Amino acid sequence: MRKPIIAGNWKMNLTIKEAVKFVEDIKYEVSGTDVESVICAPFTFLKDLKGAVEGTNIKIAAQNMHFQDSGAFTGEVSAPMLKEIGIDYCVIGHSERRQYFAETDETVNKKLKQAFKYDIVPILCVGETLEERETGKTNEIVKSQVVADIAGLDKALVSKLVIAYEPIWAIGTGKTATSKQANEVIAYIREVVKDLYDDEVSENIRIQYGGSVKPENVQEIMNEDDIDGALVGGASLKAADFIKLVNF
Ligand SMILES: O=C[C@H](O)COP(=O)(O)O
Repeated sequence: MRKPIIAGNWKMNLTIKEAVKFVEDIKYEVSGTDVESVICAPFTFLKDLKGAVEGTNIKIAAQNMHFQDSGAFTGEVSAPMLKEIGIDYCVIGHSERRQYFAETDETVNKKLKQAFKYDIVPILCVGETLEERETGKTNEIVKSQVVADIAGLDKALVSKLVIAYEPIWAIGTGKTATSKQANEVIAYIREVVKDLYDDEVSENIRIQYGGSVKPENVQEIMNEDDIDGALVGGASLKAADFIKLVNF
């Protein structure tokens, strides 16, 4: 049985003060469920947020990390630095990183390996553009991303991985893939994982949907068999909405 996982990806929003208040506002409201709550926050918030969630079951994630332990990489943050403050998860390969910061499947693959080396669970993002969907290439694109991104990872690690299927055309646009469309692609990703590994891994791996998820549509999305959670951007910025998302 896969534990549902709702992750709020704050992107480059809020302040430390607002972030800590957010945790204060949600902590009792999200703790009574069997849903895992994750907050993906900017680097400068992480230490304060780790303190704020102490004693709760809320997990804190970074939104990116470098694939080397240390070195001359100005402006970057490493996995051991994140581990030093007890970070549990890290978003890797978000489409905004791929689009604006030239991330490739090759760097994403290195980052996944690096995260697992430090016992940080990656939330791997994959998804197609509108043009790719309209030309019927969704499965092909998503498969090529998944295959390249998890190459060389052994089955024990892939079982722990979280994948977020985020069609790029549905991110921040208000256009949600229908729950059926999302489930079809997510079921297909599960098949890809099964072909690469085995039934057990494909049954264990958690796969989220992301793209304009909000309190009004989360339940319909979560009702789908293959969807194990949501990676939520805009609608995760208000505590009241996040509480509704986790208690879908
Ligand atoms: O990481 C989250 C996704 O990019 C979705 O963002 P959104 O919920 O604002 O569409």
